[in-house]
Amino acid sequence: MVEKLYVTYNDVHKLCQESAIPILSEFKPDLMIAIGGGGYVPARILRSFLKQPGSPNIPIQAIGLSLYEQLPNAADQVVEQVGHKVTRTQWLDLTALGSMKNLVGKRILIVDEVDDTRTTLEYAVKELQKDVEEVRAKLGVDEKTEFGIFVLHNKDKQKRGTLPEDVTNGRYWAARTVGDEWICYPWEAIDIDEHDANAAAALAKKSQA
Ligand SMILES: O=P(O)(O)OC[C@H]1O[C@H](OP(=O)(O)OP(=O)(O)O)[C@H](O)[C@@H]1O
Ligand SMILES: Nc1nc2[nH]cnc2c(=O)[nH]1
Repeated sequence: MVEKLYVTYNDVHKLCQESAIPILSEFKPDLMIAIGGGGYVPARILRSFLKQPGSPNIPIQAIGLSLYEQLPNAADQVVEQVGHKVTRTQWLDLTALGSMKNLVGKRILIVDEVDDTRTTLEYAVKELQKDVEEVRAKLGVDEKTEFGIFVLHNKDKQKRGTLPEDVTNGRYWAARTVGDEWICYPWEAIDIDEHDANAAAALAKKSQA
């Protein structure tokens, strides 16, 4: 059976808080692009910790990508299974002038909650790089855009997707590296009290071990 790791809202908050320190000192993003749905909450929390006195909040743009499908299993329970194709459910509006300019010559932090097989992040980086090239050609500007990645959890496993080396070597922040377990995030919980109780029970078990 796949082990489950229960993560509470407070855990998410604290993971963002501690990750903001290296992200600020090593990258200082101009813009975040949150991959929905799981990247939205971490991006919003992180924004508070990236805010510098006297500077405006870092803007958050959203893209919607979906790889995991909810499928009924033999026992008729709904389980999440990895799909084979990344589906775009939402993308940047490149016709908006402000959003176009935001992409060129900027440091862009892509935010998601989990790097599992890396398929989603590979897709996001490749497609965003294409967009940047398109916008750069259109605007006739030559400034370089740098992408960084922040995830709450990176699973230490064989990845299906790959990321550019300049991202993995220096612009990739995972608050926690975990095994190949299924992570249960609080925003997916139907019963948040039960979810928190599961998280507390796992913590108690760990401290007794
Ligand atoms: O590394 P990967 O194997 O690509 O998996 C990671 C992706 O899976 C989840 O998305 P999901 O498709 O479940 O959509 P959701 O965020 O809307 O739940 C998660 O939010 C990541 O985007
Ligand atoms: N909730 C959740 N979504 C995922 N998508 C890919 N891996 C995971 C995981 O471990 N937990």
